[in-house]
Amino acid sequence: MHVSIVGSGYVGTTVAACLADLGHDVVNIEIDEGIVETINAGEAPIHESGLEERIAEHAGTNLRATSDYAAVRDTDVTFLCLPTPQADDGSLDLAIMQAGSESLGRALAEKDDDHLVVVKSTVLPGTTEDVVGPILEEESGKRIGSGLELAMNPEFLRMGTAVSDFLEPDKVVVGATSEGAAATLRELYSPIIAREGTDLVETDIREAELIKYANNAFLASKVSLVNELGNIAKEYAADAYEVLEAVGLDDRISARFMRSGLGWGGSCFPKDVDALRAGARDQGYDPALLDAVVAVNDAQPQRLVDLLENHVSLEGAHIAVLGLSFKPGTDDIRKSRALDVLEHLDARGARPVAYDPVAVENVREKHPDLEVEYADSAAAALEGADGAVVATDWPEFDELTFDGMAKRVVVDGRRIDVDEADLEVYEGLTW
Ligand SMILES: NC(=O)C1=CN([C@@H]2O[C@H](COP(=O)(O)OP(=O)(O)OC[C@H]3O[C@@H](n4cnc5c(N)ncnc54)[C@H](O)[C@@H]3O)[C@@H](O)[C@H]2O)C=CC1
Ligand SMILES: O=C(O)[C@H]1O[C@H](OP(=O)(O)OP(=O)(O)OC[C@H]2O[C@@H](n3ccc(=O)[nH]c3=O)[C@H](O)[C@@H]2O)[C@H](O)[C@@H](O)[C@@H]1O
Repeated sequence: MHVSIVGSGYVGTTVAACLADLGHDVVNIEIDEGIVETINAGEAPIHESGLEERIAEHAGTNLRATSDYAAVRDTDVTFLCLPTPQADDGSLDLAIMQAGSESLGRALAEKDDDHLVVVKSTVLPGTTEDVVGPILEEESGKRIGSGLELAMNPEFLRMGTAVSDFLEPDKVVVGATSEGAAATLRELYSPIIAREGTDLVETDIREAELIKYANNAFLASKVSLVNELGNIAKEYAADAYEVLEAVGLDDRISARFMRSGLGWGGSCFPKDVDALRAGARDQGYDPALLDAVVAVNDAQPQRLVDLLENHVSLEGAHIAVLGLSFKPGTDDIRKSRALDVLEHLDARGARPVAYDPVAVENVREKHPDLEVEYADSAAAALEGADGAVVATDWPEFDELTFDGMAKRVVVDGRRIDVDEADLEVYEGLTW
C-alpha cells in the first residue's frame, strides 16, 4: 500500500520505518528540513532501538521524506502523527493538528482518487470528526463518505521500545465510520494483526480516541496508586515492593506498572491526563480521582527531598543527583521528576551535582536557569557528596559503589540495586 505520514517525530518516524519494513511504500511529510534530510540520508532523527537499521535499509527504496504535502497525492492513506501539546491551562492545544489538516486538505484538493486520512495523534473524543474532518472537507472540496474517508488509530508505543511496541502490540485499535476505511487499515496492519498476542479492536471514532486517554489515565493512575500505597507502606516501615509483588500475582491486577517511587513523567502521561481532566470539566464532569492521581504524583519529588533532609542538612550541601531523564533508555527530560527534585534541592539551598548517561545536554539546553553542576560520571557526582538521590533507574546505577562520598547517605526514588552494607544510610522512598 502507498502510505504518507504527516509529522516525523517519535511516532511518525517509527510508524514510517516499521510500515516500510512490512513492505509498504512510505513517504514522511515533515516541516523540519533537517529531519527530512536525515531520513533521506538513511539515518534516524531520533534514538530508538531498531530504528536506525530499518531506516538505513528502506530509505531510497520504499521510504523517503519530504516537506512537500503534494506527496500525499501519490498515496492511498495518510496518517496524521502531529504533536498535540497542552495549552497553558492544561487543555489540549489543537493548533498544530489544525495547521497540518489544512495543508493536507489543500494537497488532497488536487487528487482524483479516493483517500483515507487516519488520525494517529492522541486527541480527545470529537476531534477527528468535528475538527479534522471539517477542515479536510473545507480545504479539499471533497466530502467525507464520498472520495474522502476518515479514521482514528491511536498509538500505544513507549519511548525506548517504540519499534518492538509498534510491531508487536497487545492491540491495534481502529476507529472508523465506514467499512471501507476499516478494511484498508485491516489490510495495512495485516501482518501485525495476524500475530498471536495482538488483538484487533474495531470501534467508532470517538471510542478509539477515548481508548487512548483511558489507557494512559489507567496506567498513570496505577503508578499513583502504587505510590500512595508505597507512601503508606513506608509509614508502617513495610516494603512496598514486597507488598506489591504479592498483589501483582492477582491476574485481575497484573505485576506490570507496579514500581513505586518518584512517579511518572515524560511527554505523554502528564499532558494526556491533564487534557482528559480539562476535557471532562468542559463536559461538566469533575474528575476527582484523576485530580488526585496528579496530586499524588506531584508530591513524590518533595517527599524524596524531605527524606534526604532527615539525614543531611541541605543548606550548602553537595548532593549527587543520579539520573535526569524521565525514565531509563531515553534522553527525554520532558516533565521528568528529576527536574522537580533539582528545584526542591535548590529551594533548600543545596548544591546539586547531577549525572545522567545521556540527558545532561538536554537539561543544560532546555533549563539553563537551573542551579546545578553536571558530572561526567556517577562516581564523579558522588565524589565528596554529603548525600545522594536516585531519580532515574538507569541499569548502570545497580553497579555503583559509594566510597567517594563524604557522607554515605543515599535516598532512592527508583529502587536501584545497592549493597546497603556500603552505606551509612540507605532509604527508599516507599520501602
Ligand atoms: N512519543 C510517544 O511515545 C507517543 C506519542 N503519541 C502521540 O502521538 C502524537 C505525536 O507525538 P510525537 O511523535 O511524540 O511528537 P514529536 O513532537 O516527536 O513529532 C511531531 C513532528 O511533527 C512535525 N510537525 C509539526 N507541524 C507539522 C506540520 N504542519 N506538518 C508536518 N510536520 C509537522 C514536527 O516537526 C515533529 O517532527 C502526539 O499526539 C502524542 O501524544 C502517542 C503514543 C506514543
Ligand atoms: O502515550 C504515550 O505517549 C505513551 O505513554 C507511555 O509511554 P512512555 O511515556 O514512553 O513511558 P512509560 O514506560 O509508560 O513510563 C512513563 C512514566 O511512568 C513511570 N513508571 C512506569 C512504570 C512503573 O511501574 N513506575 C513508574 O514510575 C516511568 O518512570 C515514567 O516516568 C505509555 O506506556 C505508552 O503506552 C503510551 O503510548
